[in-house]
Amino acid sequence: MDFLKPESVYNLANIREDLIRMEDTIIFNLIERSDFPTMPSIYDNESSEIKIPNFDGSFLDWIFQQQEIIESQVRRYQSPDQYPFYPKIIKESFLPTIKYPKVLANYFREININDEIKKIYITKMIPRVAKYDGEQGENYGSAATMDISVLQSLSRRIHFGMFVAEAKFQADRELYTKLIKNNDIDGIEKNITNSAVEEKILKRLIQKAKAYGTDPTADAQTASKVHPEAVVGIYKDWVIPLTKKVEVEYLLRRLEDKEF
Ligand SMILES: O=C(O)C(=O)C[C@]1(C(=O)O)C=C[C@@H](O)C=C1
Repeated sequence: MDFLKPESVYNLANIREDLIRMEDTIIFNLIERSDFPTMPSIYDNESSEIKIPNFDGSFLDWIFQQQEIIESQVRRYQSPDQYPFYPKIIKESFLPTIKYPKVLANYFREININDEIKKIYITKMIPRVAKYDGEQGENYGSAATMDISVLQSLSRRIHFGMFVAEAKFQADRELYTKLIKNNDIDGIEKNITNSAVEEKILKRLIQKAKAYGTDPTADAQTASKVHPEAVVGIYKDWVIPLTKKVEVEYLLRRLEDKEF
């Protein structure tokens, strides 16, 4: 998909291809994070282990904010598939603004569920993938850096729901206009759901997590670096439902943009 070519954005097959590629990134990032224990201190705003001068937040917040400040200045958050976790602290870029053609409805920047993604990641996903429950003080920075990669890859995938939603809206304006006018959330959810696609994703993830997590040349069968069931569970319980949540949020407001 090319954001400079809007017609490529409204093609569901193109979008799904990108979603499949993102599976690889997410699995590899989870594999890297699974090399560390849970490390609760990283996420604790009042950690007795990690004291950050003049900062109100966790160690992860601190490092992630520094990264977003840098990345915002090289235009990361100008791209329609990138959403900041700390929108209040990001900066303008010194590079010229990229003039993306309009690819989503005019309120799309107001849809950002990164707080929810971060909370679920810390409280639910990390316990599923971490090596064990505990601390490893010498690796605070390494684990938090990996957290950022996982969170950014999850966020991109989940907010891609807006492109999926726009493609579906354009494919059947009449149906969605009716559902939106009736504020029929269940109806919208039913129509955006494709169970066959979801099943295919979950089956593929098991295979990929097994393949990416093991050494293909090892003589004896070795355990996967990440539990394939954990990856599938993360998708089934959160990644797909949150993508759908973004789709529904986007569609519910879709009639606000009358020109599009
Ligand atoms: O591919 C789609 O049609 C989507 O809406 C995306 C997605 C997903 O998150 O992967 C979500 C809902 C559908 O049931 C199938 C897949």
